[in-house]
Amino acid sequence: MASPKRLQGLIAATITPMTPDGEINLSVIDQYVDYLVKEQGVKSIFVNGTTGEGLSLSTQERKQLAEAWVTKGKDKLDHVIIHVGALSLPEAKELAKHAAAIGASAIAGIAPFFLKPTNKDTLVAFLREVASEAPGVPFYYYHIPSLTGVKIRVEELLDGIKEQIPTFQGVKFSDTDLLDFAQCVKNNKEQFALLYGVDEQLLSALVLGASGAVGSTYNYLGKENNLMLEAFAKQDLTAAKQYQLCTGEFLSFVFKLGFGVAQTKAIMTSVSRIPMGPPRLPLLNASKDFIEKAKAKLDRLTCC
Ligand SMILES: CC(=O)N[C@H](C=O)[C@@H](O)[C@H](O)[C@H](O)CO
Ligand SMILES: CC(=O)C(=O)O
Repeated sequence: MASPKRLQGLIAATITPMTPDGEINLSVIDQYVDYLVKEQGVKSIFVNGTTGEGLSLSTQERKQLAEAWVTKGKDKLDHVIIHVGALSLPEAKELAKHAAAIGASAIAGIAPFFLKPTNKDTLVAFLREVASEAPGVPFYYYHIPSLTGVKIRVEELLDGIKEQIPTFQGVKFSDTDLLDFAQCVKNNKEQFALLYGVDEQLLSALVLGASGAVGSTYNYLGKENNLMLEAFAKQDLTAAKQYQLCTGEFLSFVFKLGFGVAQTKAIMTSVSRIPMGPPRLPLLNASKDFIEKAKAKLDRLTCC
């Protein structure tokens, strides 16, 4: 599905649907694609990332999911980006090769996070090996220091990276360090897609020049965020700010209750009525109380 279109706009970080007994559930992916496109206006996805519990899945499961998303998204989605990052280099390489073989639009990788790279050069060396398994497929670095603990600044990482990794196309930047993000934009805007990944701060990143956004909340707040992007494109900052504050009101509410991937899964089940199932250990199901409160808050939210 090598798409000529540049990566931009909203990209939903997909949830991995599971059956009640915790197996991956491929049977609802078709419905999920339609829901994103028709109900949320979101036409690009990021598969097997944080929200998709990618690092809690087996390699076999990750391949099956990648294949299902690419197949079901064909002719419906603009971009299907497969996250192939892993602790083990051979595993990440195998996933990259597989993603290329099934026709993914792009691949992405995090830094290995148990034995960690301690400097830019070792991180680039790792990513280069992964990317080179998919020589025709755009590669994105997935920066999420809160989870990986790898805090190498992206500004530094991007300097000269294209010479090392010819398929390098951009970054999914899931961090609140807007100075680092701004420097990335300043130095690389023409060359790379800079995708912001802290949904509650997207407008600030847009002001700095973000190309688009990857996040969990675009699964169920896609419409509102699309309206924010439209307002921003028309330079209507007053309206754009209202949308950001409105979706932020919801996020602030759920953060106080305790929010993470398990809660995202439950919210999406209740909003889309597609059964996303339970999360996998070490995550536990969101509580009934959380689900009720979050749902009530969403129902009362009037962003549009
Ligand atoms: C840590 C995490 O999961 N970050 C997600 C993407 O990177 C975001 O989409 C957040 O879920 C979202 O911004 C809410 O905090
Ligand atoms: C949020 C995000 O981008 C991820 O789930 O990987």
